[in-house]
Order: sequence, then C-alpha cells, then structure tokens
Amino acid sequence: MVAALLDVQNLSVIAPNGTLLLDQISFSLGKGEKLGLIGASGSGKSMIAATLCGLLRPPLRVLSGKILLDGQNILAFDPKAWRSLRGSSIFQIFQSPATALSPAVKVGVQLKEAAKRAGRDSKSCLPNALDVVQLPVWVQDNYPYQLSGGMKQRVLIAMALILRPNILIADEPTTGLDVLTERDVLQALTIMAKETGASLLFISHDLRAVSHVVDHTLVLSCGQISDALSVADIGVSESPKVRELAMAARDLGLKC
Ligand SMILES: Nc1ncnc2c1ncn2[C@@H]1O[C@H](COP(=O)(O)OP(=O)(O)OP(=O)(O)O)[C@@H](O)[C@H]1O
Repeated sequence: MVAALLDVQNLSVIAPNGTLLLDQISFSLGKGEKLGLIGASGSGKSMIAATLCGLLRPPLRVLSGKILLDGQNILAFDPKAWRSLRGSSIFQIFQSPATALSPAVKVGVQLKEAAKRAGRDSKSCLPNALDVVQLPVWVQDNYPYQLSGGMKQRVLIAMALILRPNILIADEPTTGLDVLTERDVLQALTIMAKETGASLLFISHDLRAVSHVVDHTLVLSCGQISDALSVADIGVSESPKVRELAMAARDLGLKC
C-alpha cells in the first residue's frame, strides 16, 4: 500500500474554555489527490487549514493527534521548521490574498523571490506561471494593492506554480469574487495542480466551486468529520447542514 503524503490522525483543537473546535479529525491525502472540505459556516474548515499550516494561534491549542507529512509529525516542528515548510512543501491560499502578499513589494519581485527560493530560473518560470494563470506581464510592476482580488489570487497561484509545493491548501479562495473571476481562479487552481502534481485540499462552503475542482469531499460538522462523499452524493449527506447547503445550491441552479 502506498503511504499517504499527508496523514491527519485524531487531531483535536481546544479553546481555552474547554470547547473542542476540532474533534478527532482523521483523513489522508494522497499524492496528486484533490480533496474537498465542506461544511457550514463555523464547522471548523479554516481551523483545519490553519492547523495544517502551523498557523494556529494561542490561546487555541492542539489537544491531541498527529499531522504526518511524508511520515514526519509536523506538529512537533519548531517555528523555523514550520516557516521553511510553508511555501516549499505546503502552500496556502486564503480568502484574503492581500494578507499573503507583502504590501510594499512589487509583485514581480515577490515572484522572483519565490523562484530563487525554489532554486528555479525566474526568467523562464515566471512568464510561464503568469501565462498559466492568465495574468498580463505588467502585473509584475504593480504593488498588490493595485490589483483586484481575483488578480491577487492568481498571483498567489502563479507563486504556487513557481514553488511547486507538494500540497496546496486553498481556503475559500473565491469568496467575494464575481462568477467570471471565480471561474478564472478555479481554472488556474486546477491547471496548477495538474502541472505541478500537487495534492489539493480545497476548502469551501460554496458547493458550486467545490464541484468544479474536486471529486471527493469530507463533510465537517461542528468540528467533526461527519461524512466522506463524492461530489455527486453531497445531496444525500447525513449532515442536515450539508443537505441544507446542497438544497440552497440547487435553488441557485447547481446540480448536486
Ligand atoms: N480564536 C478563537 N477562539 C475561540 N473560538 C474560535 C476562535 N477562532 C475560531 N473559533 C471558533 O471555531 C469554530 C470554527 O471556526 P472556523 O473559522 O474554522 O469555521 P469555518 O468552517 O471556516 O467557517 P466559515 O465558513 O464561516 O469561514 C467556530 O465556532 C469559531 O467561532
């Protein structure tokens, strides 16, 4: 049997008042696999993303469990090891791309730094990455604040194309974007995953976006995994919250 690239085992996160925000979460992600994580607002999706990226902040803390990346428990890593892991092995794209980009550094400089970090020649990989995410070359001369939300997301996807991480975690990457921009960002994500062979954890409560990107999903409900489904089966989830999401999506014309 081939070992999973990422193996999350019985992961629990606790708040200072004793509330379990994540309760015995277990799942694995194989190389090149695309997995969705869905659930209603507040179910713990972003908490999983933050914990996987070493970005859980006190007073929240991991109560128990392991996160094995290539067999190594990354929960035992020190801050320096986490920093080197983020970007090289695990790359995250969050809802607000502005927070992930340095505001005072031009986009081109940030992409060149990514190429340097990955030991790649920016002259060849940078134009290719911009081309894949359909961004014009002039964005390199802009600061992040001069770009739209969808463009900033695509800059981050271009960065992922350059860095070639093993795992890409996309947490609500299309929230707040219009449908055309959403389509472009989702296409760029899909192409990025295909080109680099990265595994993708796609987190969203937007079932339309999820159905575009992944085939299989885990359903999160009150900090627990309540279901593992193919996208086509979301409508028959045992979770009333997810059935509610599916019904709302159907009302908007989505088949699921
Ligand atoms: N710093 C914190 N202290 C205490 N509870 C928190 C903290 N941050 C988040 N929570 C709680 O953890 C739970 C999970 O939050 P999380 O942000 O992961 O939800 P989510 O599923 O990503 O929601 P959304 O889809 O709205 O982004 C929520 O009940 C939230 O109130």
